[in-house]
Amino acid sequence: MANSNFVNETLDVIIIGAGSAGLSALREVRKRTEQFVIINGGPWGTTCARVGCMPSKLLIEAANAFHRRTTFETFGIRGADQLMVNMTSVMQRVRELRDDFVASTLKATEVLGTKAISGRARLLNPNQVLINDKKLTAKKIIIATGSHPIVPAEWHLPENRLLTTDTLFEQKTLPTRLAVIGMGPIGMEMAQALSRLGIKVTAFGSNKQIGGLTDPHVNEVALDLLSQEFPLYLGERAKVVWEPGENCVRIRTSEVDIAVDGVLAALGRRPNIDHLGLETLGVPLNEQGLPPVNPTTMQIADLPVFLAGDASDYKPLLHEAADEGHIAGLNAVREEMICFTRRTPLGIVFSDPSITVVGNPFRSLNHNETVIGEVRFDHQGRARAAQSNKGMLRVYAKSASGELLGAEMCAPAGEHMAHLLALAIDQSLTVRDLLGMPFYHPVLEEGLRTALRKVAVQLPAISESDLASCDAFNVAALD
Ligand SMILES: Cc1cc2nc3c(=O)[nH]c(=O)nc-3n(C[C@H](O)[C@H](O)[C@H](O)COP(=O)(O)OP(=O)(O)OC[C@H]3O[C@@H](n4cnc5c(N)ncnc54)[C@H](O)[C@@H]3O)c2cc1C
Ligand SMILES: NC(=O)c1ccc[n+]([C@@H]2O[C@H](COP(=O)([O-])OP(=O)(O)OC[C@H]3O[C@@H](n4cnc5c(N)ncnc54)[C@H](O)[C@@H]3O)[C@@H](O)[C@H]2O)c1
Repeated sequence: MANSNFVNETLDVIIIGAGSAGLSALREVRKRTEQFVIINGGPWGTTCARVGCMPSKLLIEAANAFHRRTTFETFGIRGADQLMVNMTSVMQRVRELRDDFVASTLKATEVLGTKAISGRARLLNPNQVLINDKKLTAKKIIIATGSHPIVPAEWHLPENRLLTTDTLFEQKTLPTRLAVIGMGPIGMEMAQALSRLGIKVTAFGSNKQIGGLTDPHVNEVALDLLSQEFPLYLGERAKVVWEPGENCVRIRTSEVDIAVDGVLAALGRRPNIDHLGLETLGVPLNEQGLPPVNPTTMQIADLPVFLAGDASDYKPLLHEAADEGHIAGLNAVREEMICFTRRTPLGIVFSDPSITVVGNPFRSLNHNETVIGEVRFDHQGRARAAQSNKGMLRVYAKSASGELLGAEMCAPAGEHMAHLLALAIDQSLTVRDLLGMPFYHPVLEEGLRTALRKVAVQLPAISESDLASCDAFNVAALD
């Protein structure tokens, strides 16, 4: 990308970071002014497309396609034991499609000419940025610098033994024995996918709750299902030590001491704010080094500066980063700030069964005012037909009105049911509103209906002439 011609003018907007948040801000800024630049410090093409959402889902799809063979015998299909993975080809496909996704994101900045600047920006004050030894001045600045994987300094592993999602998808082949450390969304997704592709995965997590779940009942089911696929050691920080004599990495906890060939660090991500000059803004920074941000405007305190995407650490998810870029981009080119209502929270981990948290998580509920309905998928008709009959879903509603509050699940097709519930929560629908709507047969959503019915029986009775009061058959084939 080009170097800037804009040294002596005052720009309307400087955007720092060309990830999903930065590109979303760019879209709004470009509609309203030509006086802008967008600066990007690392590779162009966004974290999501290059090393995040997209390549991780590509790897998961390959893993799940291969894993499906474990049900073939039950379906009456023979010969599954002859199938094998060619890891080099798997990784090649991941990169080929990934490159295609990256190319599509590059189109947004390729057309900008000198308005797209490569280099690491540093703030000098709320209106000035230092980039490639030049000072640029702007009425507004949007910071959208993303985040990076955390790797503990004390690990001291040789480069070829330590993977993060920044390097995983570049590998031509993968280690035979791999420790995945950290069981948040990234650790869970990658541990299961790599294990399903035949790598001997051992997983570790300091937290006993996995994948962002807060409901202990759903967490227990998720743990039970995952630990049938690979060993999981939770509840303490693992010690990671390079043993050159043994040519391996040793992972030690109070429970276990194992040798592996490599480690995937999935310990969380830190906002890219080091050396960014946030201290020059003159506002207090929290212990993480982050300034106060209004999530409805993305403005930092009352400054002409905005913080969006993973860098804000508000909700480090793609759709939230895109929203935050949109909000910051619009507000940066307006006199009057618009306050946006943020979306119903929705988090999906693409494990199998998928883990989702929608609306208010279990942890945030006032249990005196909440009723809960749950379903297990072990006997659910459609799930049994597909050999995907495992998992649990729990829905939460207000006991006074039946209004849906949230749900957590580890369930087949959880990603779709979570969207359905997010739409319902967004519209302030009650459990009875939902039960009055159509549920086709036989679908996995009938499992969700069972959980809703279990909430409904705890609510005050309604008229028998309302279809929402229609009861279950209590027969696997029909519910
Ligand atoms: C493995 C993985 C899987 C994921 N899966 C999902 C998923 O399935 N669903 C989902 O919703 N989310 C997922 N996420 C999260 C999602 O990818 C992020 O929330 C999103 O990409 C963040 O976008 P961003 O614009 O904030 O940051 P980025 O896309 O990282 O953009 C920030 C840009 O700023 C640049 N930059 C940094 N510092 C400077 C500087 N000083 N000067 C100039 N430029 C700078 C960086 O080089 C980068 O290009 C996943 C993340 C990972 C890592
Ligand atoms: N499907 C998705 O939507 C998706 C997928 C991947 C990532 N993401 C986003 O990316 C963000 C980062 O994901 P993540 O999973 O890396 O982070 P995370 O912070 O969600 O989870 C990290 C986990 O590592 C554990 N941990 C930390 N230090 C440890 C140590 N020394 N030893 C063992 N365990 C340790 C933590 O207890 C935590 O459970 C998520 O918050 C999510 O928003 C989303």
